[in-house]
Amino acid sequence: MLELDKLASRYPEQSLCFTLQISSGQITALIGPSGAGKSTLLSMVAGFAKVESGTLTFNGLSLLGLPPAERPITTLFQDNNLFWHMSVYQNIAIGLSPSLRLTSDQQSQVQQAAEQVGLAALLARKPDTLSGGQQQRVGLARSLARRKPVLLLDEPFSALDPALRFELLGLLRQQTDALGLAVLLVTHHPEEAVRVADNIAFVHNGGIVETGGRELLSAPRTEEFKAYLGR
Ligand SMILES: Nc1ncnc2c1ncn2[C@@H]1O[C@H](COP(=O)(O)OP(=O)(O)OP(=O)(O)O)[C@@H](O)[C@H]1O
Repeated sequence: MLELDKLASRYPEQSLCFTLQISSGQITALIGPSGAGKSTLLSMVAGFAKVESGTLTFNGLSLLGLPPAERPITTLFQDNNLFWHMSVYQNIAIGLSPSLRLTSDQQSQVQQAAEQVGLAALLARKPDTLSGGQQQRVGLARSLARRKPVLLLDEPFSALDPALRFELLGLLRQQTDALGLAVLLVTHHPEEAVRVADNIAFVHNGGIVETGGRELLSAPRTEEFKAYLGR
């Protein structure tokens, strides 16, 4: 389980403080207005944003002393950082080894991740010969190949049309179940959360104002969440 307990950060004009738990095998959707603090929450967990106070643990062990590369975490952003001069295979492999020198175990991890997202036949291609949806799959395959137990997703599929988005979200759900991942998914689309999330956390003004199951989206309790959903 990933646990944030009063995990706090501060910018000159905004303080942020989050308490949240995500069990392995579960997806929590972070929903909230622009500037609410969703990306900062992910950055604190990943180790990119400064933490002022609070605790952050995974399975009871503190992550705060660890640099980003040593945390049991993979982060996938909307801009999934594909390298255009490299093949799909290399783009996945670089998630495991920046030098691209892979052990045979790592080579099978790349192959398996490519199969999981339906890219096995495209490994020799360059990303610019792929569709937008296929490119996002490469990013997802790179994330999965790393086999880290915590996955942080910052609107990774929002540039895609609805059918592709839902297809990739289905894939995410499947892999979360199969690998027992603890997933935090930032999304601006409540319908995405309804499809795949086990839990919803509504982020507002640097904190989590409301959490609950998917039913929260049809029955928000706070005025802030109602306003965000346009009720
Ligand atoms: N590097 C920074 N320096 C100063 N203030 C920052 C910095 N990064 C973010 N902020 C402020 O912190 C608050 C939270 O920003 P954050 O990017 O986490 O929000 P968000 O919910 O992810 O927004 P969006 O949905 O637009 O991506 C905002 O008020 C933002 O202006």
